[in-house]
Amino acid sequence: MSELKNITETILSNEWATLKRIDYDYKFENGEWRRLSRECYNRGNGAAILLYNAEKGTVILTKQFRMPIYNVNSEEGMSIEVCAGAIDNNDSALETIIRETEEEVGYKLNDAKQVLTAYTSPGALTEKMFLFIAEYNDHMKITNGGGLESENEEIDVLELKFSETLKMINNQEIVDAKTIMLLQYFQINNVLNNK
Ligand SMILES: Nc1nc2c(ncn2[C@@H]2O[C@H](COP(=O)(O)OP(=O)(O)O[C@H]3O[C@H](CO)[C@@H](O)[C@H](O)[C@@H]3O)[C@@H](O)[C@H]2O)c(=O)[nH]1
Ligand SMILES: [Mg+2]
Repeated sequence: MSELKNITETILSNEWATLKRIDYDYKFENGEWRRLSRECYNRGNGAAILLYNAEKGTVILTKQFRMPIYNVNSEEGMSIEVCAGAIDNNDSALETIIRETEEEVGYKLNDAKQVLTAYTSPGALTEKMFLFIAEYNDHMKITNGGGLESENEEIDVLELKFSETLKMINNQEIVDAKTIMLLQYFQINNVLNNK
């Protein structure tokens, strides 16, 4: 671990989430100390899930408008992603993903398996993401999903062939990192073929 001292934190924005500037003295390997500054955006941690049906060879994804993407590339504003949500203070990652699965895609889960953990953008975000997988079937579908109207969510639910989603990564229709990670986890571990 590098040596650090004189760490100060300045809150630059504290609305929906917190953006801080952190100034600190950092000791380089050659022994030189330099004062550095980094901005860190904290909106908590997140959980995401890839739902799959081994018999049908399908997975459930979502499609929704994402302002941060639209802001830099208006043609990519609609984002195809695994079901995901922010983890509230007192909830576990598993509780979060079971709740989000019902809210966003309408399936009732009892359990899910955590397979990966990833910092999503360590240079800028504090966010750690817990990535899950679970099987779904038509009997578990209890609502249409779509997200919470009270949170102004408008989420399309997509049921796609797994093989189709791999093509969508290659042609850049799917460009969300957590979604690519989970789909490639399935590919590497042969999750759908081994069932
Ligand atoms: N007013 C306001 N509302 C916001 C803001 N940011 C998010 N929200 C609201 O909070 C909801 C959050 O929905 P979740 O389903 O909990 O989170 P998410 O947006 O899907 O994010 C998930 O994926 C992200 C990465 O792609 C993760 O960053 C995040 O942790 C989570 O896993 C959004 O639908 C929106 O209504 C904001 O800046 N202002
Ligand atoms: Mg969400």
